[in-house]
Amino acid sequence: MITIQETEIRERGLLGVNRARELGRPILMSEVHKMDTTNPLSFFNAGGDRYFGERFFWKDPASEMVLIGLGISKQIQSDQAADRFFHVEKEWRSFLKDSFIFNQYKVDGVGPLMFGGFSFDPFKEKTELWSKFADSLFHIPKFLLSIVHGETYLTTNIIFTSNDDISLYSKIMEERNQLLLSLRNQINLKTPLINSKVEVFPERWKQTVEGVVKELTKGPLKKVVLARELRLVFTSQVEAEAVLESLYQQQPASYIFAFESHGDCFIGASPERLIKKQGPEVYSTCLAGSISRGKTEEEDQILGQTLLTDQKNLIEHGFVVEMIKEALEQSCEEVILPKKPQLMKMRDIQHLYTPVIGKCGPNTSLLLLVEKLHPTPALGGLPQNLAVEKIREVEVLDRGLFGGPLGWVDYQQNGEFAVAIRSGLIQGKEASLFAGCGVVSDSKSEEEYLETALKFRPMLRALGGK
Ligand SMILES: C=C(O[C@H]1C=CC=C(C(=O)O)[C@@H]1O)C(=O)O
Ligand SMILES: [Mg+2]
Repeated sequence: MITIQETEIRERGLLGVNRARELGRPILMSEVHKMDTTNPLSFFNAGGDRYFGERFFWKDPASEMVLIGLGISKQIQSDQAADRFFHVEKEWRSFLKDSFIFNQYKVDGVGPLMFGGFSFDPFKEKTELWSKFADSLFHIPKFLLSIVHGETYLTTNIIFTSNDDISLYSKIMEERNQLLLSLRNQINLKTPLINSKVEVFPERWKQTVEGVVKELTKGPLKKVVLARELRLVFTSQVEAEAVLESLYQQQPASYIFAFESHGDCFIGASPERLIKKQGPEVYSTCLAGSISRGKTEEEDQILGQTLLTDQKNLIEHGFVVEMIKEALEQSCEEVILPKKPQLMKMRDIQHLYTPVIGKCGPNTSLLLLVEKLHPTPALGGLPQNLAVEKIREVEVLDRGLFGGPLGWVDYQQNGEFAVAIRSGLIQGKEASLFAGCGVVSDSKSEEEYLETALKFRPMLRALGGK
């Protein structure tokens, strides 16, 4: 429970109401309180009744930043394809204008923050699959729990309109107290049994890979990432809580995310950072080139060494390094990266990995960097435009948010985006899982098919499948 003096309740209510009336538009009031340690999953679960469909969850691989949002105090959304990054940024900044922010803590990820993402390709024809998510969709939560370097903060966001009176403030305080009283560790979280599991047109997908390989040998295309879908039907409704809990336990070294919209939930455990911005420093990741994990330590090492020296995978990886380096050099004074890739070992798969650090000017916009990078050749291809056009033309899958940038931006304009892979879309009793792979001129369709099968595994396991 957070206790607030009666006079303060009146004062803050008055402040919000007066400014909203004065300016004739909605005004944000945001306040941050330090909290005792709280289990992040229990916070997400506590929102299950009242905020179902309006929750998000985020954890970075180092667990330095865990964010859980409940309720929607404001939504930024658009299906406008052109300039979408710019428009979201503009709306975010204008929403923050003239707001009251009571935050004495100088840490990223607390206070007003928007969470959400961008679809992979807003120009791709839409299907029913992603009808619950706009091409650009961000939520500013009502309540945000931030666990930053082990310290826990609760942000409460209130929107005052000119029609509100000062009782709005006390109503939200009451709602917050009820929420805090309802925190509990849910027990017996279980996913229902899988009734059917269908790969969507696997033979056709392999043929598409073969067709693209032929084109790659002729140029100018050098790489195209092709993705496919696995559709699952369960015996009863799949609860996001249960899947999240499994991903949290099973994939500690990944970004764990869940994003609800109108009853559907986009969820996953991605190893891939697109970009993180912390003041003038930016961090990105080149991740491409894959091989399975070994059954024994020895076999695992041999597989890792094979990957580090495999020409096809090195080329596939090199395209990503080339593009990310170039994109960041356009906005940063300095870009630092190692000459050779390292290995990133996840539970089911190992990748070639090159970390990138950049130093930018103080006013560099995070969303502008996202725009410059997305899609990197780890999800699109090279050259970027031609590859995305090719995907639009030949891929059966409606990727929606899969492979897009997903993450958060705080009111100081710091934040982080992951590439939303190793993910799935939960829709009641059904779920779609997505996986892609980088196709280069040396690719073999059967091998790429098996690589995508490996990439389904994290989500499949979390959903109780094999
Ligand atoms: C497109 C995916 O992975 C990308 C990231 C790492 C390795 C990749 C690869 O080796 O093909 C992909 O570029 C996916 O997981 O769906
Ligand atoms: Mg690959």
